[in-house]
Amino acid sequence: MRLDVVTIFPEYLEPLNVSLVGKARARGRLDVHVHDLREWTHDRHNTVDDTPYGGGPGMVMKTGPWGDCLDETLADGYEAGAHSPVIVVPTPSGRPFTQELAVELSERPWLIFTPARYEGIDRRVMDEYTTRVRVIEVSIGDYVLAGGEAAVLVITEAVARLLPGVLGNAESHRDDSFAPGAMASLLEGPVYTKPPEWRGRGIPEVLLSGHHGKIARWRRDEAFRRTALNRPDLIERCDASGFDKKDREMLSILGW
Ligand SMILES: N#Cc1c(-c2ccc3ccn(Cc4ccccn4)c3c2)n[nH]c1N
Repeated sequence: MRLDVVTIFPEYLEPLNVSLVGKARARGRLDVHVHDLREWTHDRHNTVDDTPYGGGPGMVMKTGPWGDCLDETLADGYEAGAHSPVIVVPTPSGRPFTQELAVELSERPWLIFTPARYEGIDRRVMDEYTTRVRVIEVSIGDYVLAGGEAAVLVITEAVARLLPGVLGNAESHRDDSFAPGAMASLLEGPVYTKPPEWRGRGIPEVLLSGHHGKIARWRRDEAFRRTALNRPDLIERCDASGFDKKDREMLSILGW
């Protein structure tokens, strides 16, 4: 997968050099190109913004630098053999970023992220590129950030961990919370490791039993318990046809 990121804060994307994403790059699973938008300005102040038509607070990012940068980014990617790009626009008014969308994006060969600042990018930019490539506007949550770079880090990590050969245990993302399936939207239950006792606190006996069936049941029950507590809306979304008798007993105990 090729990733391009266009930003006025290239240093914000330094975390793409470390940990899981950094390893994916080192293994050749990800080819990341970060572009400083100001390199496509022509005035001595490297201006990327201007006042909004119609008035109002804040500034709007100008068409010129974005158009010149995206044209060049697309040309470079095609020249390098990439194809079928998707422009991903982080914005508070975008569609929610979900695990389902992460899976969809992980199957694409080329993503171009356009994290903006100020009040966003002049609408004509994405109107222009929508005629040429797929453009999706995505929000990482119901809160307001100062720009889109943090969203790029979040989306990139969620996508990169789904790429073949990136996670150590190929199966581990299949058990993710929110991964497709009957337990699609249950949250993870509690986890424990050595030492067996810490400040007078032990480990649930079942986890020391070596009985894999009982351990799996306990983990499922704890997932139901945590989901009912923190995200009851997700219980409603589960495919109940995949629940067994003990699931229904647990849900009844939890008040479902
Ligand atoms: N993804 C995502 C986001 C953002 C986000 C993303 C990009 C930009 C570019 C500018 N701003 C500031 C801003 C504030 C208010 C109205 C418009 N724009 C961004 C905010 N906020 N919250 C999310 N979940």
